[in-house]
Amino acid sequence: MHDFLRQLPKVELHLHIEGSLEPELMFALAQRNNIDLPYASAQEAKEAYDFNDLQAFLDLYFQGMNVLRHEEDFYDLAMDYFHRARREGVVHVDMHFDPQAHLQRGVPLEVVMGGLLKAKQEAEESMDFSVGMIMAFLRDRPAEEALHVLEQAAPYWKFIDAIGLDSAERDHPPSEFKTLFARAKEIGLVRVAHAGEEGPADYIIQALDLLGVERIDHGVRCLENPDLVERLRREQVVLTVCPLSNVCLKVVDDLREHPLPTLLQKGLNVTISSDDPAYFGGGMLANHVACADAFGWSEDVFVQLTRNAIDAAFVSADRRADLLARLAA
Ligand code: HPA
Ligand SMILES: [Zn+2]
Repeated sequence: MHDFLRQLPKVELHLHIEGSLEPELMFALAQRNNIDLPYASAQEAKEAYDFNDLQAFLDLYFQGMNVLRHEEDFYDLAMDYFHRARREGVVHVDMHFDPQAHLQRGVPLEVVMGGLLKAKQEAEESMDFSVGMIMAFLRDRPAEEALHVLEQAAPYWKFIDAIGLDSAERDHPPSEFKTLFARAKEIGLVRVAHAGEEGPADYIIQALDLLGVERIDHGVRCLENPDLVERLRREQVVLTVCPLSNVCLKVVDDLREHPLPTLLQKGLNVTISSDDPAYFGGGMLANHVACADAFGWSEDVFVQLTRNAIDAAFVSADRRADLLARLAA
């Protein structure tokens, strides 16, 4: 099963590139940029990654990305993840990035976009790897700021596939971001949002009805509302579920109690992603292997989940056809 899962042409729809910053690279960038870290070693950093909830993780996530200062740092960050993902058999990623988290530290948008887009171009030219770009907005910061950043990003709109909504979910309902998402629609961008990770099922409904999202990131708490589950099934809304993330952030106590099998059994359009692989115990392969161990799924289940992801990925029609052909082979 392990070999099968490694060879499966996996497609990751939910990945925060800043959450792919491995402690080793964090140390290398800290040294290059003359920044003090609150850890003595990469090992000590890993040991500090022990979270009780989303906010505890976010505190370390925002602290970790402080080593990202220059264009080449963002390039190195993305290339490091692309190489690792490729070795695990990942062939495409839709990558979230958090411009506000960098702008607020004084790192210009041009630096972030320059580094990430250079890495994307290089990976697509030389690595049999494709990359979708999701500009994410921090829901625990003011909606006006998000709108301002979206306008500021006008020179990059043509390079962006979608906007997303992430960071602390509790008490930050999608309804606050109606204007932002309406503007993104006007620009011609697809919309996705984190909802129903720590927040209630109602936030999933808001994301669909008020923000017009095409995919729900996480969405596992939909099961608290049977009408919503029926709607997600009928409309085949894609859920980007992140099993190891949910365990690490205590959304569930144990992977064996994860609602993934129930979501599948209810006919929902489920996909599997790693979310923040450097913080949550591994990337796409680790998530797939953990699901195989916890749920005893057959190869057919993983093929279906991968087909769901290929169908929903931000790729060209040619690339999608190529990935589907490879899946069938
Ligand atoms: O899992 C997450 N949830 C919300 N915001 C995030 N930002 C990075 N990872 C996450
Ligand atoms: Zn996420």
